[in-house]
Amino acid sequence: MADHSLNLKDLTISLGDQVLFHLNAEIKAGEVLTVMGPSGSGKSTLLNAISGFLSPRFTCQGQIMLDGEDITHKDPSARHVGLMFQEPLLFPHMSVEENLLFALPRGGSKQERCEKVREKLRAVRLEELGARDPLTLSGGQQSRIALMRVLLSNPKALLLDEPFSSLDVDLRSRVRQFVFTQARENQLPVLMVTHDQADAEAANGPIINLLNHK
Ligand SMILES: Nc1ncnc2c1ncn2[C@@H]1O[C@H](COP(=O)(O)OP(=O)(O)OP(=O)(O)O)[C@@H](O)[C@H]1O
Repeated sequence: MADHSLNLKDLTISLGDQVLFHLNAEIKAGEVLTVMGPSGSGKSTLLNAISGFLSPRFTCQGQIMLDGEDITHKDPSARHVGLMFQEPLLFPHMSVEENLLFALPRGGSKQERCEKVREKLRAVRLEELGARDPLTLSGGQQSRIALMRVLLSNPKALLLDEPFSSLDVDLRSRVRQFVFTQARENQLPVLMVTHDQADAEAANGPIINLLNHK
């Protein structure tokens, strides 16, 4: 499995003549960089810049390097960056397995594709959830399936946007460990945006406050 890395080199995002932030960061495979900062400091903007969804109102200078390749100006679909949000965003009219099949890159027979999905679910002992309707899953199960969906798209980096904030404290720490473990096992660099100090501490990596990166 490839050892992925995400590198932000002099990444400067501005709105008009106001610099929102200026960042240098290197995230190695399995590491989690936590990004904090008050409302309006640019956390979502940073995630948009990395995933390719930055509004043209912003200017973006510097480089976003993924596995040594400059992706700063690539189309979102060519970046191979996986995003996980606060809400699991599973399609309610599809089974869990169909949700996961939907995320799998094209290619292979239906049978091969189903087998890939089932193998992924077995690897994390969630195979019994495959036939379920997403709305019948618990919050923690939905979050785990949402992560599996991201991983099945074969990302080279994982971006987490407040991914645990809809979960209660107990569940939150278990799902968090699940996500970090999966990131390590898949050799993915992780950038996590959070307001929660416990999330940041559990990540066990560097913490950036965007307010200090003006
Ligand atoms: N499409 C846009 N057009 C113009 N300004 C925008 C746009 N999106 C965000 N902004 C502005 O850019 C700044 C950073 O916004 P951003 O959403 O990245 O902050 P944030 O740190 O994620 O905030 P929150 O914690 O509230 O989600 C804010 O001043 C916001 O008003």
